[in-house]
Amino acid sequence: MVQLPQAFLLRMQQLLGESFESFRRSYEQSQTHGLRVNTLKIDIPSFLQSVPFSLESIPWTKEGFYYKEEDRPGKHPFHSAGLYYIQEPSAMAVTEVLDPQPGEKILDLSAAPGGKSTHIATKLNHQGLLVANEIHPTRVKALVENLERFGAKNSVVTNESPEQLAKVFPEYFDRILVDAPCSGEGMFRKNPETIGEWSEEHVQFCAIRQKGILDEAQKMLKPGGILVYSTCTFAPEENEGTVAAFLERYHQFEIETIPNELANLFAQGHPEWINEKQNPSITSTVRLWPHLLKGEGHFIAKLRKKESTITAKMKPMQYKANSEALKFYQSFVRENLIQSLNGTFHTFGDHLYLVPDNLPDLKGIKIARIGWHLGEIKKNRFEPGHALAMGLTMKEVKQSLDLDFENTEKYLKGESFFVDPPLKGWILVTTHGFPLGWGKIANGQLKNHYPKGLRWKK
Ligand SMILES: C[S@@+](CC[C@H](N)C(=O)[O-])C[C@H]1O[C@@H](n2cnc3c(N)ncnc32)[C@H](O)[C@@H]1O
Repeated sequence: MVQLPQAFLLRMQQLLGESFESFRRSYEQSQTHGLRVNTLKIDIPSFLQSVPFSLESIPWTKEGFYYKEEDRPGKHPFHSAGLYYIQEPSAMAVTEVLDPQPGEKILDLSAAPGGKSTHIATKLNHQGLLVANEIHPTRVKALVENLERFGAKNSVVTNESPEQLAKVFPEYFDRILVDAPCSGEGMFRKNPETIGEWSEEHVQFCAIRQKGILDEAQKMLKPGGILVYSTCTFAPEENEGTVAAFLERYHQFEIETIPNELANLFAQGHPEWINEKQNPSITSTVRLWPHLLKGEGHFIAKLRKKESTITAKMKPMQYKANSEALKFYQSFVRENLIQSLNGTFHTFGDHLYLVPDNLPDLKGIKIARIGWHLGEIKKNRFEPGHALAMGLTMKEVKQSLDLDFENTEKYLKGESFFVDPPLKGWILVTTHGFPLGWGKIANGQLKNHYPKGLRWKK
């Protein structure tokens, strides 16, 4: 059993009273494991038929399943093919509450490594826009990789502070998720190393930081839009407290009731824990407790913006695509794809992208990815990017090669190998029909183009 800080246990005892013992005992159990199916690539019945794992449905997410630790789905080629995301089960509830609709513009403001962003991308089903932002430059890399692995073509990944982002997206989004940095009390079973970072001062520090993030987030939401605030901690200061203080600062917002079929699966928020008598609507926020359901724990609040809070003036983006780059790309398309890809093309240096429409001018914003990265012009040729492979299907390319188990492992480890059929040139490499990446065949040998940073250890 994990050793919990005494001060944390005391706080929880005061809050939970009679149910404290059952909460404390939940730490004697091992953590729960979940995966979420990428319905952009496979439907759920086909997924269940294809995988060798023993899965059990997660009640609040139809794409979500508990798996057994010994299944090790992170080590399966289907993970590399982007068929699922490994995600703590209670975290899956957040996107369900956000409820993104195809065609909407969604912001995930603190998004790395991309658990909620990949979930949002599946709900958008390639229609609309996801802006996934992460403030930390190293963490943003995993966010890009996960969205690319998922084949999420309509997403823009930025590496900014909420303040900077708010300057270019005034009242722009239909829905915003603030999955806030928090004291992580709900992560103690999953990542016991975080226990040492816990202190009452850290809880207070997190609450102040959350206030600043929400102040910026609200500027980017359209009137009528939805703001979801979530944490993976139990501390009332960071949950009901942060939400109540936000509602006091912004009367243009109100708490939105979460539909019963979802809310009934969870516990209610506690206005009395923050002495909040004026705002009984805080009971419409939800808490996921490790002693009441199979998950590590979360807090979720859904808010609606009733009226505008700022004067919105947005400068539209000027799209530009270098004609030389397009020429090389089109010649690649003629040789390798069944038909050309539709959309708005944009070049950044030697890189070509298909980008979502109606973006604002992103001048001054650090962009890690803008839309679907198609590839790069190298020595007067178009070299297809890994993201292109991950967003295509076998039916869209002229040549593909489905690898057996042995060659799949070799490919994912970055090895080159000889192939039987007399193929030549760019090949979409697949496992069970699902793209893993590119290879280029010359003289019967497949040159491996699986990105170095993603390769399995030999
Ligand atoms: C709970 S994690 C996000 C998890 C992510 N939503 C997911 O589902 O995979 C919170 C994130 O907030 C980021 N963060 C830290 N300080 C921040 C700030 N001042 N503004 C915005 N994000 C911040 C952290 O780097 C971290 O990646």
